[in-house]
Formats: sequence, C-alpha cells, structure tokens
Amino acid sequence: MATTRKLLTLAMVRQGENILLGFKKKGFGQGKWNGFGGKVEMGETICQATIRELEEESGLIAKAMDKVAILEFEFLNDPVILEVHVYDIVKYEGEPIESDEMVPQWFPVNDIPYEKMWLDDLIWYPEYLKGSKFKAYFLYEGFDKILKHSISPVQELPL
Ligand SMILES: Nc1[nH]c(=O)nc2c1ncn2[C@H]1C[C@H](O)[C@@H](COP(=O)(O)OP(=O)(O)OP(=O)(O)O)O1
Repeated sequence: MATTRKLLTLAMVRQGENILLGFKKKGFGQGKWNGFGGKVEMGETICQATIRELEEESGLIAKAMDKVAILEFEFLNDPVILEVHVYDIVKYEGEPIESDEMVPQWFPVNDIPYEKMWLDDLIWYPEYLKGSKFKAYFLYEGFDKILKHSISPVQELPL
C-alpha cells in the first residue's frame, strides 16, 4: 500500500513546574488534552506553521522555540503516516485564551491528565519533560491501542 505523509506541528509550553495544555473541542483528537498545533499548509515552513497554530489555538505568540522531537504515527490499515514536529516554546508573549478549537489550562507537570490524552503521550512526555531530544514511532490500531512503538534519543533534529 502506497503511503502518504502528513506534516503536523505540536507546540509545548512549559513554565517551570507547569505545562499548558489545550482541551480539543473539535477535529482530530477531540475530547483530549493536547499541546497546540495542526497541519503545515502549502507554502509554509514547519516553524511558521508551529507559530501560526499556537497563536490560533492558544493566543500565545512564540518568540523562541527549540525542536525537541519528531513523532511518527501510523494507523493499522491506513496509508497515511502522521509526522508530528514537536517544539518546546522557550519564550512567548501573551496570555492563554480560549479559541474555537481549544480551551487552554495549566497543569502541574506531576499531575498531567494522561487518562484524557493520546496513549502515546504517557510514553513520550516523560522524555520531553527530562529535556531530551528524541524520535519516536507509534503504530496504532484504532485510536485506543498501541501495537508497537519505539523511542530513541538523538543529538540533533533537522529544522
Ligand atoms: N498521537 C498524538 N499525540 C499527541 O500528543 N498529539 C497528536 C497526536 N496525533 C496528532 N497530534 C497533534 C498534532 C496536531 O497538533 C494535532 C492535530 O492537528 P490537526 O490540524 O490535524 O487537527 P484538526 O483535525 O483540528 O485539523 P483542522 O481540520 O486543520 O482543523 O494533534
């Protein structure tokens, strides 16, 4: 089966012992808490898409960011591979505000609502919170079962 790749962004906003998550009101991942992001559009770089999606969904304006991970998601019997580029938002301006898509809320890093998040978050958030850079792969069956996964630290990630 020929595969197609979809490029997505995910912005992680952490302030010391707290992390900002958004409750997704609609679209892919509806009903789950997640970082902020979406599809990279034509003519846009991954960085530009990250900044745009963060502002659209949370109201925050990224001023400095650092790529921390590339996550690949495959779904059994689905030719589409999601390639999610994850950025740590090191500096931003503004205050979180509710958007059409997301309700933002701060959570202590030791009390992340994993039971209402993607299953894979339980696997890779700890790596992110440690400050590691990594690549990870997840094979899902439906949306509630991970059949296979791998996670490996890397020194550098492509921009
Ligand atoms: N398994 C997963 N774990 C995770 O933590 N984040 C994921 C994930 N799968 C996707 N994401 C993120 C990437 C991206 O930020 C977001 C999905 O964005 P999309 O733009 O595809 O969503 P929508 O269906 O709302 O898109 P639009 O139709 O463009 O509004 O969820």
